[in-house]
Amino acid sequence: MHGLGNCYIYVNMFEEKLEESQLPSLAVKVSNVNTGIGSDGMILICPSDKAPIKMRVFNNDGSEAKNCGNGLRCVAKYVFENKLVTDKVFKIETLGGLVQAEVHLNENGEVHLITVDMGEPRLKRKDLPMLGEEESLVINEPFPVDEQTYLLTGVSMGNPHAILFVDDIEKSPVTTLGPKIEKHEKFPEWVNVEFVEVLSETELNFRVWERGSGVTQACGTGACAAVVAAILNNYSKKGREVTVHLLGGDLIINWTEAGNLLMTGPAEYICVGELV
Ligand SMILES: N[C@H](CCC[C@H](N)C(=O)O)C(=O)O
Repeated sequence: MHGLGNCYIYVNMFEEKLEESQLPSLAVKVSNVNTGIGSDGMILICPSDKAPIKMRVFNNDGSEAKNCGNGLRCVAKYVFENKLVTDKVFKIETLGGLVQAEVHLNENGEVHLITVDMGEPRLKRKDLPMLGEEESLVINEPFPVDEQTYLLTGVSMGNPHAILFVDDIEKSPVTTLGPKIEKHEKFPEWVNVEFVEVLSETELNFRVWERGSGVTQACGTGACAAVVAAILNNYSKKGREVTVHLLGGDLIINWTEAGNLLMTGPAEYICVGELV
């Protein structure tokens, strides 16, 4: 399945049995476009004792992440249409905490849009984590890389994001600067790197270099983090729907006055198959 082109191989763990120790290597194997299936990673749809469903996310380098926005929308579509849940609104457990999904049906009763309440962003340096004063926020902080200094805002959605604002998204150094910040020593668990061009208070252009996967077509948690960073830097305000233009399409993100983030967007099947 994919969410705006951010594709994963989804495994229904209500039906499959996988060896825990094999999960990272299996994620690398299935993600390989030449010797596997080809994807940005692997997502497991698991039983949970905290919610009807638990989602686990593995990047294509085999690293496990605590959250995945595009993955949550695909999981929500899959579990509703495969009757693993019966309500249109249900909770999903992630390693980054509980979220709540609401599926929206088209005239054929298929899930065509999903809204996920992603909960509150975590803004302290220790939440990323990023080296430095643990309780402090990371807002437009000077960040030297090689001979240049960039301004960086840090936001955690359960997984870490470093956001840089640019004047022209088409010229953002995604593949050159992205990997240098992803594995920078200031981020002990590495970091997702987002480049954002502010078009207006309600519209952002967005590109991403994902931790553990590189350039992807879209990043749902990254889009949420980008809207939070825009508001923290006074480019926008809470309580309004912001359209984030990602390579693969648009997400509607609202950092509400109540403090939680609502993310709305599509999810699509690509194929169904079995691993040999
Ligand atoms: N690469 C991310 C996980 C996938 C997140 C992204 N694909 C999304 O839709 O949020 C990380 O290591 O934190």
